[in-house]
Parts: sequence; C-alpha cells; structure tokens
Amino acid sequence: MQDRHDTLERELGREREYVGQLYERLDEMRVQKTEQLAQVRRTGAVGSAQNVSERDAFATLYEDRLAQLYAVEDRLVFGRLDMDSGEARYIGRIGMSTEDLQRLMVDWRAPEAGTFYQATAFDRQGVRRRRHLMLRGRTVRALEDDVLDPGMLGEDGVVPGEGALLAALNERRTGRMGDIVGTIQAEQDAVIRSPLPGVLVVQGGPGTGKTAVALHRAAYLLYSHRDRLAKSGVLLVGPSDSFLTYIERVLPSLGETGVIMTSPASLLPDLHAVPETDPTVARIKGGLAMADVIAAAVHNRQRVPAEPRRLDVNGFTLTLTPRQVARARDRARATGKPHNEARLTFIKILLRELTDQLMQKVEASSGQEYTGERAWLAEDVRTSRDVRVALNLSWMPLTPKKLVDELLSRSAQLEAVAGELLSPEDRRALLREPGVPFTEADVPLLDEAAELLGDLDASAEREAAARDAARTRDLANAEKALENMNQTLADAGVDGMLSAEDVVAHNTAAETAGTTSERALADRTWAFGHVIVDEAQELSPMQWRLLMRRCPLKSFTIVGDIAQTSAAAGAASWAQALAPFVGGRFTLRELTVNYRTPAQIAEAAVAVARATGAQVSEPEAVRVGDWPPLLQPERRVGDLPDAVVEAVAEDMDAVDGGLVAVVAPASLVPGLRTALQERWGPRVGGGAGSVDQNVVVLDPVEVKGLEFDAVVVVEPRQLIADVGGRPGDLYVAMTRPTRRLRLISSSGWPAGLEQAVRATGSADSGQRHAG
Ligand SMILES: Nc1ncnc2c1ncn2[C@@H]1O[C@H](COP(=O)(O)OP(=O)(O)OP(=O)(O)O)[C@@H](O)[C@H]1O
Repeated sequence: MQDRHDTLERELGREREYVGQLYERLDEMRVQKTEQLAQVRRTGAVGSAQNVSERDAFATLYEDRLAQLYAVEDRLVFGRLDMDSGEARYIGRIGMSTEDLQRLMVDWRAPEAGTFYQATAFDRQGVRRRRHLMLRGRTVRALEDDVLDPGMLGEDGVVPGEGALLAALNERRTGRMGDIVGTIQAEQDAVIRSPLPGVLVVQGGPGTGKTAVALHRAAYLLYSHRDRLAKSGVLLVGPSDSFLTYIERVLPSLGETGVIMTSPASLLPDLHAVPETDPTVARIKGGLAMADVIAAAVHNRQRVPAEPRRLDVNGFTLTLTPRQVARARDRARATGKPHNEARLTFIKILLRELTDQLMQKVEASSGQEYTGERAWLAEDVRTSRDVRVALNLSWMPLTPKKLVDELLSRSAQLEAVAGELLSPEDRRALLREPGVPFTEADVPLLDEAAELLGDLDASAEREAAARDAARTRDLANAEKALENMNQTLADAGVDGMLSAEDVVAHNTAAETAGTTSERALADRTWAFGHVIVDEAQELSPMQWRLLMRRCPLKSFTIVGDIAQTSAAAGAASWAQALAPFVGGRFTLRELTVNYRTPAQIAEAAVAVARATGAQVSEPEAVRVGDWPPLLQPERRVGDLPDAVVEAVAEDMDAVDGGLVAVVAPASLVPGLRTALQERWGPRVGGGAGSVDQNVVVLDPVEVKGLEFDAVVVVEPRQLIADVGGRPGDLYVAMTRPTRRLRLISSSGWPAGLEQAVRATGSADSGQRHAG
C-alpha cells in the first residue's frame, strides 16, 4: 500500500514538472504572438492603403492564433503514451514544440495521437503504456495507467487506476456539455477520424456519445482539412435552441470557433420559424410530394389568359393573344432559369412583339413608314399601365414568402396546384389564415420556393459577375503587395506567411462585415464543405432535401437514433430517409455503449419502448446507478403540480445540488413552471438558455439531446398518446438522467413499465464495467 502511494507521489511529481514546462511554453507562445501582433500593427501603420489592409489580414491571423492559445488553458494536456521506442509522447489540445522545434506535445487530432484512443492490449500499436493525466487548474491532480504491454506491469512507476472514464462520467452535470478529449473511447474515435468525403451515418442508442462524437469530429475535420473547410465552413444542425445552448461551449474548448450551429427552425437567413404544433400538418409538409406542390405553385404563376387582351398604349389599341403569351412562356421556361430570372426573357419577348405591333399601328394610322427611333416606341410600350398589368398577371415577380403564404391560405389555389398531388383531407389540413407566422415545417417549403423563384433582383446576377471580376483583380494586386509585405515581416523576424487568397478573403470578409460563418449564415445558397446533423432521425424528407442542397459535395456526418424518432415526419430507417438523396451510398457505424444513463433506468426505458412494438437496440450501460426508477401514482390531475414540487425538492436533495429537469407534455409545461417558480423563484428555468438553472421544465422536443442529474417525467402515458402511440418522446425523456429518474402519473403507467421497474429495482448499486 505504502509502495503504491510512494509510486503515485513520485510519478505525480514527475508529471507535474513536465506539465509545468508545457504551461510555461504556452505562456511564452502567448507573449510571442502578442508581440508579433503588435509588430504587425506597427509595420503596416506607415504603409500605403494597400499595406494597411494586408496588415489587417496578418493581424487577424495572429488574433485567431492568440485566441486559440487562450482557449486551451483548461486541461491543456491529458495523456501520455510510452512507446516501444522509448519515446514518451504527450497528448493535448494543441501541438507544441520548444523554440528549437523539439516536440513537447501532440495535438489530439494528429495521426500520431490516434493510438492514444485506439491502442488495446490485443492491438498495442507500439504502445506500452497509456497514461491519463487529470488536471485541476495547471496542476496534475491525479494520474492512472493502462498498461498494454504485460512486461511493464512489474516495472517501477506504474499507477494502475480505477478508470479515467468512470471518473469523468461521475462528475456532476453543469447544464453545459463538456469535451471528452481525455477519454474518447475506441469505437468513438474510429467515427471521429473517419474520412471527410461521403455520407457517414452514426446510429447509437441514448447516451452513447453521438453528440460528443459529432462535435469532436467537427474539430477533427477542421484540423485535418483546414485549408478546405476554413473557407467553405462546417454547418452543424441540432434539434432546438436549448440543445445549441447546451453544446455551445464544446467546440471553443477544443480551440475551434468557426463551426456554424443552427436548428431546423433557423435554416433560412431572414426567418426564425415557430414550432409546427400539429403533427398531421408536420407530416404532410415534410413529405417529398410538397416539392412537386411548390414546383406546381410556381408554374401556376406563369399564366396564359383565356381570352385576348386589349391594351392601350398612347391611344393605340394593341392585342395580346393567349398564343403569344403561351409561346413567350415556353421560351422563357426553356431557359431553365428560376421564375424571377426567366421572367426577364418572357417580358423581353412580349415587349418586342408589342413594339412591332405598335409600329404597325402607327404606320397604318399615318399611312407612311415609321422613321423615328424604335426605342421611343419600345419605351411607350414598356411604360404603358395596361401592358404592365397584363404582363404581371401572366408572370408576376414573386418572393418565396408570398408564394408559400398564398398557397397555404387560398383553398382554390391549393386545389388548382395540388389537386392531384395531395388528398382532399391533406389539402384541408394545410389551409390556414393568411399572414400567420411561418413554422419550422414551412422552412423547407420556403427554401424550395426560393430555389425555384431565384433572385427577385435581376441585377443580382450582374453583381455576382462583377464581384468575380473584382476578386480576380484583387488577387493579382494582393500577390504583388504580398511579396513586399512578407519580406518586410521576415526582416522584422515575424513568422507566418499569408497567401494572396488569405488577404482577399480577409478584405472581402471585412467589406461584407464578417467571417466565413457570418457570411455563410447570411447566404441561403452558401455551399458548405461539410454538414453535421444531430438528432437526425427527426428530420423530414423535405428537411433532408434542403440540407442536401446546402452541401452539393454530399459530405455529411449524420448522427441519431431511429428509436428516438418522435417527429411526425421523422425517419423510420436510415436507408429509407437517405435513399431519395444518396441511394444506398452511405456508411453506417454504430455506437454501442451508454455512458449516461444508469443500467436500471436504461432497461426500464427500453422495456417501455419495446412494449409499444418499437425496435430499440439496447446499448450496454457503463454504470449501475444508486436508484431504480421511482414510480409515483397520483389520483387526481389537480394534485400534479404539488406532487411535482415535492418530488423536485426530494430529488434536489438526493443529487445534492445537481440539476433537476421536469419533462412534461407541452400543454402542462407552463402550469408546472409557475408552480415550481412559486417555490424556488428564479432558480427555475425553461426553454433555451436556461439549461444550467437548478431546475428546468421542458417539453419533450426541448429536452432532446440534453442530460440532467435527475429527471421527473410527468404523465408518461400522455407523452406516448401525444405522438400517436409512438414511444419516441417518452423514451427520450426517460433516458435523460445521469443518476435518478422518477415518473409521476395521474392516469396509470405505460405497458411494460411496472414489470421493468420491479425487475431492475433489486439491482445492486455500484459500477458495472469500465467501458
Ligand atoms: N468517451 C467519453 N468519455 C467521457 N464522457 C463521455 C464519453 N462519451 C460520452 N460521454 C458522455 O456521455 C453523455 C452522453 O453523451 P451524448 O450526449 O453525446 O450522447 P448521445 O448519444 O448524443 O445521447 P442522446 O441520443 O440520448 O441524446 C455526455 O455527458 C457525454 O459527455
């Protein structure tokens, strides 16, 4: 015992010394970068206007590096590998070397760091020992060894441990997700380091680390494909604002701030959609038939009049025949351009024909050949009110919002457009008042419409061409200027070369006020280099269609759990969800270990889901908890709020100040929140931004992807009934706790629950296996 203690103290002393050096070096690097930044600012200050903008580009580069050096302060280093070669390789958040380029630490994403996560006793990959270093502040607080080479077991200096993973999992929840770089498990690492191209689907039960893996993969991809992805951007789509708040600190802690995170409600730059509360409407709007409906709605706005129209132009009467309009329409459609852009062709053709007509009329009335400028007649035609009205009636410029709003609020139009595409019941279900706010399920319809309508402003195309030309010019200028600038900086001893592209990108960003992320967010047609989708089982076919457009290269990481689907238009299988877009061309990986939910709770959740006939896989739970799920029957609905308040009080005590969530059907959430606020005031939160309050009250959609120390599920049977008898919402709610689950019901228990709780209730507390 004493030996072990001495060994531990000695090893801790050694590691503290090394880690101390790492932090010293970090401080040095910070000072250096700060000085370089100041140097760059001084260098450019006396230069020409061109020099000043190059200076700014350098400054941004150093500012970014400096920000990264500050972001990695916490747990800078977390591992060490002792290799067969005798090398001791430290693994941390960034790569570090001494001034004379001796390597001090390897970035966790570098290929040489892969063995830290992948090596096992069966496949050592040259590793003798893997050491986990646990830091508090800048000091090594604990360490432990995985010995992979049995020959090392007898050696001095080995500190076998109880499991860095379990220690990490047993930490109390803060309401914000943290990174897992120190304890990524082998099956997770294989997903994180998968190649960039193609579609990767990661299926895993609750708590298997899908979200954690998705975020670490984003950081990995940005590290290993920085050139490409820094410019095109990575988009991460999560289910709700509360979820985005929950995960928002993970990537910055990994030194990455460039990933754009958004939810399906905010995928359009100028709209934050409200939830779609009616599952029937969500199902219809989510179906691919809606793409045809929108296309038909656009076609329907390119109309041929039934009768010829008489048009007054400066006292002359011209005639616009249905045949003329039909011909112009066909030629405009044949351009293949979107509605608003093809409209120019349509208008041009008819203005020309009407000008010809006007000329004939003028000649007929004067009895002689017209000798004036044709342009004058053309102007008369163009500015005639009758002509404008007639052409607009046939081909009106349209915005996506106007098209979709009118389509959904005018039954005659819906019937004309979707008579053969949607059933009469579905059409009736879609009808709503004009001008009501757009819902999340409208977002893909608006996007589809935007795609088919194109830019309203015809000059946009010309502007884009002008921008391209300007960029080519800027690149040439920047190249010349950089030769001088790089030389000046090299003379001043400042490192870091910039390319002409960097400078132009920086200047363009400055002009349009923003980084890649900001520009991408503001541009519906931005093509992302990679898209990561979390809780992907919830997406409707129309939402998939939209996301596929956002990444023409089809480079996707899709993570989710088919068994947790609760959205009415969500996926029943990955193959079915993806078939319309990529056929069978996707790689499926599975995560099989549940790191969150204690075994008794996980087993009860699985039993309830299976009792509804759902197919759920059962990931192996890493831990056995201290409590089986608690079932609390209430006789009267009116007693529920008080019962919930009491339950929360008890659970807060039990988890000793940890976080408690109440998950209830959406209709009960406001009442329960009020009841809890009466007792605890501002310590009770709800919705996005409040995930780190002591107590939160959330509905099943808001709670997706989150986790808490204790969870109180209210009216579980209603949670099943609300989504048409499917277990998704209840299954999600039951799998949120890390320690304690309680269910309160005024209407009995879902099938399978009582038996499952009886069966697991006797389980011993303690730890089952260490992953
Ligand atoms: N390798 C690991 N080391 C430490 N903690 C981990 C590891 N993997 C997962 N976790 C933790 O397990 C919990 C569950 O992870 P995560 O939320 O990513 O799971 P999920 O599969 O997305 O769950 P769900 O589908 O239920 O929302 C988190 O607290 C996460 O930090």
